[in-house]
Amino acid sequence: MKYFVTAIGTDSGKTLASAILVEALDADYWKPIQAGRPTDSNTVKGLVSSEKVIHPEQYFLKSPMSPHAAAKIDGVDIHIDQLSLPNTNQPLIIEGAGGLMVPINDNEMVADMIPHFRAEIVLVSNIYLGSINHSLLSLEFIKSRGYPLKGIIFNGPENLETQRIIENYAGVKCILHIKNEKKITKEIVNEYAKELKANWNELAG
Ligand SMILES: Nc1ncnc2c1ncn2[C@@H]1O[C@H](COP(=O)(O)OP(=O)(O)OP(=O)(O)O)[C@@H](O)[C@H]1O
Ligand SMILES: C[C@H](N)[C@H](N)CCCCCC(=O)O
Ligand SMILES: [Mg+2]
Repeated sequence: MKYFVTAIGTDSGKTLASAILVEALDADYWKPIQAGRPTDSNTVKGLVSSEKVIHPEQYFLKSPMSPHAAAKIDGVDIHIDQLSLPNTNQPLIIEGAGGLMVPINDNEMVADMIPHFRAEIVLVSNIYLGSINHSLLSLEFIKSRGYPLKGIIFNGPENLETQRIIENYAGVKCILHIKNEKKITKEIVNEYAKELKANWNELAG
């Protein structure tokens, strides 16, 4: 199975959520397009057990910007039909860049990778005042495109009413809630991975 980790915006916790998913599902990790350093692949590598496979990025862009702008600066043309999945027999966690409508070029956006990879979405919704709107817009977009949504991961201070209204609208359950942690470590990732694994198995019935 392939899971595409996207979020309601950038800096939402996709890389952290991806590391947790890699541990929970015994999956490989792949970031097809990386813009700027530190790379998410290196961050994930530092957070998961050593045997986990991190596939190299297909595109590394130097500037920490929207991929379409970073690609323009580097003189690189990125097209979704040229993105090719790494070879693996394990489940694969694919991390996007920013949110769903982040452009890759003048005609294609991050969301277009989802049907190209035939992946199911895991949406990271970080909690802040304004996140209901950003989450519901993302979910409305996912619904309008008919993309499969596996579940939502909430990230940040618990807000039960915010979570309830988003889950209610999405028609899918929260598969994990990540609290604000003082420091992100392997141990923390491992703890959340156990919790996610239990929820995931429950979801599968
Ligand atoms: N629950 C949390 N507790 C503490 N720090 C967090 C938490 N979630 C995310 N962070 C920190 O916030 C920053 C942004 O998170 P992260 O890199 O996972 O975002 P992202 O959605 O992957 O961003 P990008 O769009 O650049 O890929 C990182 O420094 C990360 O360690
Ligand atoms: C560089 C950054 N960390 C992300 N990888 C890319 C975020 C693009 C956001 C574009 C936008 O929504 O304005
Ligand atoms: Mg990231």
